[in-house]
Amino acid sequence: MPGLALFEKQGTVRRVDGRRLTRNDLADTEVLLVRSVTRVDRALLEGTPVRFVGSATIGTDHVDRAALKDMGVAFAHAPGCNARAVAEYVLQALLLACREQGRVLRDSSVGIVGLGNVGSRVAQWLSALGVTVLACDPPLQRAGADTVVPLTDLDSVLAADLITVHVPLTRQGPDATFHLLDQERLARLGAWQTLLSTCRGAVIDNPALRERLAGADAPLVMLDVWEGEPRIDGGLLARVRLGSPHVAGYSVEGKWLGTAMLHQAFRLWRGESAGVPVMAGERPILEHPVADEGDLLALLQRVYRIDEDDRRLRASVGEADPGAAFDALRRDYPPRHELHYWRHQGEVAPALRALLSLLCDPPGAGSAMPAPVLDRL
Ligand SMILES: NC(=O)c1ccc[n+]([C@@H]2O[C@H](COP(=O)([O-])OP(=O)(O)OC[C@H]3O[C@@H](n4cnc5c(N)ncnc54)[C@H](O)[C@@H]3O)[C@@H](O)[C@H]2O)c1
Ligand SMILES: O=C(O)[C@H](O)[C@H](O)COP(=O)(O)O
Repeated sequence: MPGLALFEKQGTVRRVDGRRLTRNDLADTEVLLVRSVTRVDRALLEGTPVRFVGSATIGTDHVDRAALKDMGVAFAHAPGCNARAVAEYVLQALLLACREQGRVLRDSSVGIVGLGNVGSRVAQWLSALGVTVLACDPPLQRAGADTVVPLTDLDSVLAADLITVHVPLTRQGPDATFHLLDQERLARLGAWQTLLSTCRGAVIDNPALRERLAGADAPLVMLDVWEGEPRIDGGLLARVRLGSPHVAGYSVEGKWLGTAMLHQAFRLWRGESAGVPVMAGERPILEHPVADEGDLLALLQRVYRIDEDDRRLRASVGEADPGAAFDALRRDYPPRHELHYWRHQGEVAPALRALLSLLCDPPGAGSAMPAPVLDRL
């Protein structure tokens, strides 16, 4: 977990395998920091001295927040920490899909399911490019929230040329997203469409998707997240156009910010005032003129290539233990920077300038740093 040095000033930090963590490992632990692979619930914490749990992630479906509250354990996570990394992944994937389907992104429609931190950033970037964006988000719609693009219904969004999904995984209530894209909705997608998911595997019914991809007029599918991670369905991987091992948000900056936001929440929980420290450093120059969408894709691929993650994931399914290999790809992930890490230089076509400045200007320039969420008791 990059950024852990921040916590080393507060006490002794012990690292354990997040998939194998048990109650016994927590016998003398007051603060537990996790990532998405660790299930945190009553069974894990009961009888332990843990009083603060932090997850350096956007998603919280691995944490039973109600149980923690009931037990008097504070919980914090890091909304938005890696949203930029995911949005860069999505933009690259959409441009790759357009190239493959012989279309121009600017002249296409993109449907966004879930307009939170990631979805709204994707919507803002695509709008700056002149793309027609259709988005749905019933909780925001009911709340009458101000959104970057107008909201519509799920069926309209699923009729777009390209669809990208950014909802949390939830299993209860009117907005439950478990198998939101089920057999019936997948059946309505056509060969001219692209479906991309970077949120949580179980938002798409994976067995139904595998069947759909074997049928006629199958859409082009790109998946970063899978049901049953780390033991994913190799048959489904074989049928998707691009597959990666749940790394869309794995930027150096996103991981660091996640831990820094937890540190801020931890200090607030202790009654200390705290801000999120800014990751400082020289910004190396990245010379890359951008005349058209082909150049934009090439720019995104200069800093990160999804197809290399895809190649590594496909190679891993042949290993003796593909689940362990999936986890190893994530654990040993090569450092990948977000675009704003560099100082972009080079001529940019007028139609692409608004997008390039959103992509390449450092965060914080004119916008607030994200703040952690702390469940107060
Ligand atoms: N692949 C990765 O590396 C990676 C990285 C970051 C986040 N994620 C996942 O992506 C999800 C979205 O991230 P985010 O930062 O945008 O989260 P967010 O909480 O900021 O936004 C989620 C949005 O989805 C909306 N929503 C909830 N139920 C919905 C429904 N049924 N239909 C449509 N919209 C609905 C919410 O109202 C909210 O606006 C996270 O919950 C996390 O699981 C994955
Ligand atoms: O929700 C999130 O923030 C992401 O899914 C996160 O990047 C997942 O990475 P992990 O916590 O499994 O390392």
